Amino acid sequence: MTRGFYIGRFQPFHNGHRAMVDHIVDEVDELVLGIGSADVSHTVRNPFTAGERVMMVSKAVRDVDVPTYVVPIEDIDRNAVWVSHIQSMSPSFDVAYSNNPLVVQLFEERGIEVRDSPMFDRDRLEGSDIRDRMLADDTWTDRVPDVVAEVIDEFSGVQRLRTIAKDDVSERWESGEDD
Ligand SMILES: Nc1ncnc2c1ncn2[C@@H]1O[C@H](COP(=O)(O)OP(=O)(O)OP(=O)(O)O)[C@@H](O)[C@H]1O
Ligand SMILES: NC(=O)c1ccc[n+]([C@@H]2O[C@H](COP(=O)(O)O)[C@@H](O)[C@H]2O)c1
Repeated sequence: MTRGFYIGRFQPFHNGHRAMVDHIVDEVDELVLGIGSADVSHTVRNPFTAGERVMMVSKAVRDVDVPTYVVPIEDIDRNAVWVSHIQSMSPSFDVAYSNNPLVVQLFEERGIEVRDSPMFDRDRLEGSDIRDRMLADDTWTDRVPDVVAEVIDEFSGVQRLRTIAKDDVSERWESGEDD
């Protein structure tokens, strides 16, 4: 029995992430999906909460035919213990999947096998580009699973992103200008 682990911020979960899930489930018996930066929301780079992303991801993989668990993982200040932090929050796993160089390095230093995956249609399928399209009122819903667009609509996620970006609310808060 092999259980895989795949972490991302999923802001939002898009068709490239789904393609990576499809690639992974050919190789594993069970899959854990980590919602990274679970403690971060309401910024232009990370507009959606952990709970909102749990809904997006859970619905987007519900037809996958291996058992799949969605686990929020908060960031911590010390990279050296980040993998232990994940292990304390997640079902145990045998292999991690990532295309993120820091993530690969941290897992490998802890002796965990890491497999990468091809980038799928990366010109179109990139979170930052999809968020830019939401801001510009450009077409974006064809780049995410239908259920993800529905979830984002349910909590008025695009409206939130525009408000945050327009007023730069998160940046002013982070820089202390609102204190
Ligand atoms: N189109 C894609 N095909 C395959 N893997 C992808 C694709 N886009 C992102 N990934 C991988 O999925 C993981 C999580 O990515 P992440 O949530 O940061 O998405 P992203 O599209 O890179 O978003 P952002 O632009 O917001 O950083 C990373 O390992 C990343 O390399
Ligand atoms: N020290 C830490 O908290 C630490 C280290 C490396 C990656 N991460 C997180 O892992 C996730 C990696 O996903 P991305 O590939 O989407 O960047 C992000 O949420 C990132 O913040 C956290």
